Amino acid sequence: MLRSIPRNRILVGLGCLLVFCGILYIHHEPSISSICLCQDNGDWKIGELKMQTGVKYAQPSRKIGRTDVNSVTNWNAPLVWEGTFDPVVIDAIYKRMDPRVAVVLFAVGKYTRFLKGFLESAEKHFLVDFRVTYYIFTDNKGDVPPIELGEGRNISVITVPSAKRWQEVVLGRMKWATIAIDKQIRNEADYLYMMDIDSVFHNRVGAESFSQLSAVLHRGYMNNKRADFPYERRPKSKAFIPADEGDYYYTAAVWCGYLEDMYKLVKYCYTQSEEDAKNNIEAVWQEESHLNRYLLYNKPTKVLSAEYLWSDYDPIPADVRVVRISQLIKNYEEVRPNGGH
Ligand SMILES: CC(=O)N[C@H]1[C@@H](OP(=O)(O)OP(=O)(O)OC[C@H]2O[C@@H](n3ccc(=O)[nH]c3=O)[C@H](O)[C@@H]2O)O[C@H](CO)[C@H](O)[C@@H]1O
Ligand SMILES: [Mn+2]
Repeated sequence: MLRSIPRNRILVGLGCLLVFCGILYIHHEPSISSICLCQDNGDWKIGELKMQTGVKYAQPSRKIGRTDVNSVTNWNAPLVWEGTFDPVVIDAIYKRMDPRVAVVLFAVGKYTRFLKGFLESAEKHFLVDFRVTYYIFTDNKGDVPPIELGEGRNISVITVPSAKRWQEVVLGRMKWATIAIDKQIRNEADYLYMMDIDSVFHNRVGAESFSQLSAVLHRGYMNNKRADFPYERRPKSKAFIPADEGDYYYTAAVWCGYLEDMYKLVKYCYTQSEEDAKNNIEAVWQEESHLNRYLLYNKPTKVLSAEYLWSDYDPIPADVRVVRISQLIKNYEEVRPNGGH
């Protein structure tokens, strides 16, 4: 058949087809870029709380809830405890939003030993079915263990220098995370967690932790008077808080929020600690002190109870019904480059 059509006709036909495809492509391009626009960096917000029809869950009550703990702050933000949310409802709402979650983890020096336990337990309990990338900052790539990850979950390894003092590592987290967000993470994530590596997940940590900026009550000080919080008390430090101020004492071992809000706070801790260094002072609990000052004057939009970071050192009180993450017992002398506390 083809042979009976003159060659020049075929060529003209092919030419027309190419031009037509070209026009289609050009015409199509704006709609491709408009799809990308909705995923623009820093744009992800919790937004509308939509849920599909047919989800079965217990009816929420106007009267029955936790009475043994406070579940709302005095700036009207949720204070999250077991029993203040229904995981079925939370998941039905938030899985539709499908944010790209980044977790910043440091494992420098001997702390690489904690990676396996942390990551394996996170795969069982942390934002199951969500898209999660663990960013592992380490001075020893070779010690990052192979871990079986769920679908949509990744590990990205970032090299950082070794340190002679543990204080250098904990503060350095703010510097290296600032740089990595600028260079890489901002293009890959909508939501960010900063976490200590020396812990293990025991129960669900899910989308109930999502908000613009969420912080966790430090288990060790949740019953203290504000004057006894271990805030930085020396006015010379940028992290200074006077004795008669304060809401809660938050841990720096778990905090999370929208990518850009977290970036602002991580960078704040970094630049404030640099200022301190210029003035020959280091805040009493390093980045945790700067974090606490920031959160006193820029209230978190959600407070997570100490369920979100307990410790194997401490007995569990009755009002902590679920331990979600627990810090491991560790030999500070042995694991840190310059020994103890
Ligand atoms: C529960 C809690 O409130 N934890 C905080 C507390 O101490 P912690 O005693 O929990 O501090 P830590 O020894 O776990 O150090 C914090 C984190 O830094 C990393 N790391 C540290 C040292 C090192 O040599 N290599 C390394 O990778 C690692 O991810 C570790 O989990 O105080 C620290 C600052 O003083 C941080 O504010 C921690 O978040
Ligand atoms: Mn720790």
